[in-house]
Amino acid sequence: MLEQIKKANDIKEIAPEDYQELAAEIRSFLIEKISKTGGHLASNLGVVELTMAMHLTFTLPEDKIIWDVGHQSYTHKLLTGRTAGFDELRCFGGLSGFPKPGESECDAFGTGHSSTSISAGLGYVRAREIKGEDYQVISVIGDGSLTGGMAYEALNNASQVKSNFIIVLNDNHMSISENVGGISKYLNRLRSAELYHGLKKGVEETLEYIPGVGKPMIRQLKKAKNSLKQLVIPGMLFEDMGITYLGPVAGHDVEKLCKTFREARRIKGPVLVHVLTEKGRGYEPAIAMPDKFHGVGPFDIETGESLSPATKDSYTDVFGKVLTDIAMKDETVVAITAAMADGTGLKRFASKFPKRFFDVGIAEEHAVTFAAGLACAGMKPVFAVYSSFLQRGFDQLIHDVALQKLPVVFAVDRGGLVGNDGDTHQGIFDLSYLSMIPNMTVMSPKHKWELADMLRFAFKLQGPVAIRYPRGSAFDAFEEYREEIALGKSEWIYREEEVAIISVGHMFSEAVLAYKKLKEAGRKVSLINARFVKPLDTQMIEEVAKTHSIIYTVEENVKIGGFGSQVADYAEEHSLPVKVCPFALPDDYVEQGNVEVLREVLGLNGSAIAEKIEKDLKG
Ligand SMILES: Cc1ncc(C[n+]2csc(CCOP(=O)(O)OP(=O)(O)O)c2C)c(N)n1
Ligand SMILES: CC(=O)[C@@H](O)[C@H](O)COP(=O)(O)O
Ligand SMILES: [Mg+2]
Repeated sequence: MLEQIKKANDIKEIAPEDYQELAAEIRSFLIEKISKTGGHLASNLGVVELTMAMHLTFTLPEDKIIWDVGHQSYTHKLLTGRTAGFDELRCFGGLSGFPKPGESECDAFGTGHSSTSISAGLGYVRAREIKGEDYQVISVIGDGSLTGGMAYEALNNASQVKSNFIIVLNDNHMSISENVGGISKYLNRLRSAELYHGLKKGVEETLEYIPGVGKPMIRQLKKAKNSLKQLVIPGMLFEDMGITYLGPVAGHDVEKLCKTFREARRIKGPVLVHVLTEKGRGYEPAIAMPDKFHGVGPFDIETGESLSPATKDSYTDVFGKVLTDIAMKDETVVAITAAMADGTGLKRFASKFPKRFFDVGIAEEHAVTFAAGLACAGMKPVFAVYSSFLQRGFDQLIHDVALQKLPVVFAVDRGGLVGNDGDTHQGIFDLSYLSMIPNMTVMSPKHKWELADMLRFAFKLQGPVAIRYPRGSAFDAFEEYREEIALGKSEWIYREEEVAIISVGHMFSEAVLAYKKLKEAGRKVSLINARFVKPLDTQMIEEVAKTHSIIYTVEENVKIGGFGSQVADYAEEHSLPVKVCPFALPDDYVEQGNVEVLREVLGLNGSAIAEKIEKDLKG
């Protein structure tokens, strides 16, 4: 049946009695394809019927469906003519795992980061009003994404709208891990309709304690049950804001969903449709472990076991283990995650020190300022966060942490290229945006032992500090190079003359490859591990300039504002007799693909670096 759907709106030719079968076909297709390519399985399995119902009710591309995060947009891709692309899902040059307007006119808004859908949808609504156009706008946000601050700013703003704006709340009571916080609790109560029953029970229990009066009053209240019920209409929070609430609706019943959407479409003003879905639906391992199957690599369909080669220690693991060790000896150490406990390696810390662990939801801005408050009150907070998500907390870094010189440790994971998630998730701006902030210290380790040493060092500093490291296996050669960390001091690995290569963090492994190739070609090369991007080791730069004619810097960060640019600026400002050539990323976004492939394409691997240096030297 899926074969009959070749383009947007073809689903409307499917008979209602076949909806269930189509949903089953879509699920089998997704499980089979994702088991080979990897991808966001559990979230996609949960929204099959919801997506079908939206595509049955609305007309694409005229109507605009805006997905929050967009990791759940696979069925939408299938229903808009992109079935063939799934063999290359998330591969270099292949189908994106997120909505991309450049990929299809049915993708109304590009996403990857959370909690943007209501703002973007509202933008469409206001533009439609001004231009006098006539189309439907539907923003689809998950319960996890509804923990993000932007969503509330947008809801607050949306409540003023007089024309139709549909917000679909896809509630599967999961973020990547268990969802957290007050809104999540509120949704739970709506879901189980406990709001009404719970309040009634609470009132009864309280009244019972009033001698002589309580019991008759309960009898009276029971008679007035209906009016009491009206006091606690589900969705009152949204209704009070001026947003019509419809639901909760069973999210795996296509016809019921279509009926609700038809109703929602008729309402003037903003309307929130609360849809209940099951994350991982249709695949037992994903239902049992929705967090593990949120984002997966290739796996065995029968068992659900991963087929990815076993990884060595990742930087994330090392961070988690060393942090736990540090926290054993220091009770003031506390850890914060913005809904990424597993991804940032904080699970171990959380189970050892539950009272010192805080999952704040998808709320990076809040997390940074929350850490600032903790630091003011004498704690030693570490915020473990993905590089691209910390972009959300930029003002908070400057205004709340660094300006006050507060001792907050930022464990910046997924620094550099992350691979298959693509442009939205590459951590390639952090060295620039962190090192431009006064009072910040910015470090990056060359191998797993150095990450441990840097983390211990960071907790001793009296100001804000970021340690930046990448996704995946940690480099575990050069163990003997563990000179004690000193503020703003780099590390000489090989000292010669002619050419100096200074590498930042994990690019050390590529720099070593380049070094070896150049040595084989008979060149005299020095190799230096920068360790600090800020403060810059100006003494080392001066020293290198005396004995080398050219410095090559190597970093997985955009060139603008990066380490190499800073070294070049310093050399120029001080008229040093040395040329500085940065190997860095261009002023552009980097698409999806395997990291090795991307480095090759970008000329940022050992071979490409050696080749370019050799070419320069030959003139
Ligand atoms: C700003 C930002 N922080 C963190 C993430 C990582 N992230 C991706 S999906 C997700 C959970 C979203 O939960 P929900 O919206 O309920 O969707 P579900 O996966 O349950 O379908 C998180 C934390 C992100 N994409 N963007
Ligand atoms: C959609 C999203 O933002 C996350 O699920 C992200 O894909 C996780 O990335 P890692 O696989 O690097 O943890
Ligand atoms: Mg969810």
